[in-house]
Amino acid sequence: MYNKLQYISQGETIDEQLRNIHQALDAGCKWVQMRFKNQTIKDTYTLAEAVKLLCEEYLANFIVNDDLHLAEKIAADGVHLGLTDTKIDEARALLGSTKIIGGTANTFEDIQNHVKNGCDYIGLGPFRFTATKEKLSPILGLSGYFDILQKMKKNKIEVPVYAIGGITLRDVNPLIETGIYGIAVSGIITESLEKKLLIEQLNEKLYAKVIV
Ligand SMILES: Cc1ncc(COP(=O)(O)OP(=O)(O)O)c(N)n1
Ligand SMILES: Cc1nc(C(=O)O)sc1CCOP(=O)(O)O
Ligand SMILES: [Mg+2]
Repeated sequence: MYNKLQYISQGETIDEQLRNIHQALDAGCKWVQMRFKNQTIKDTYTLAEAVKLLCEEYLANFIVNDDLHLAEKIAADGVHLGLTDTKIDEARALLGSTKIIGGTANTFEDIQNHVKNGCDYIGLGPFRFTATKEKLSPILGLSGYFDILQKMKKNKIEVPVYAIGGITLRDVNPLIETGIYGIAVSGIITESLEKKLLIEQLNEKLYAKVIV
């Protein structure tokens, strides 16, 4: 069972990224997606090497954003691919069946396509406006999630769906009610001055209905 809380890293420099990721791991995060946009290949690789070691130390999943070949080269746990990134089936052909491949979706059709191509989880968003990502797809809101998750249920499509985009603690319960599996967040964890308490609160809501 995948962890229901994904932290998507932030930071303009290697040091800032590592600080944010280390703090999130230390606070209890068990899934890190390294998202280091518009950087040199060298700096991205340097950061990835360090993040991999950190995630191994904290027994956390390490997913690389966008860069399939970096994910393979660094032997990350997987990759997250957007609608304009490498295709899911191409990534699966390169990484094989043991690696985690996530895909971004904004519509039910996006999800159908990703599942057909062998995606392991879906990042469905944006929930609301967020400045963390520059080119947002149309905002979904709660009704958007409800409609899409209903279509998935009707069509018996079962793949973990993570909500993403401007999510705060108070959004978790209403989002869970739509049928999503988990959430992917960036800003609220990066900016929090009480990361451990926040992650505990997020996980309490995310796992409230999980029967052990
Ligand atoms: C879990 C998750 N969902 C969606 C995204 C967005 O990915 P993408 O559309 O490729 O946009 P960028 O993150 O590359 O700006 C994600 N990264 N993770
Ligand atoms: C990386 C990303 N992708 C999105 C999408 O809608 O595909 S929204 C987003 C930003 C998530 O960060 P925050 O929790 O700070 O809003
Ligand atoms: Mg991308």
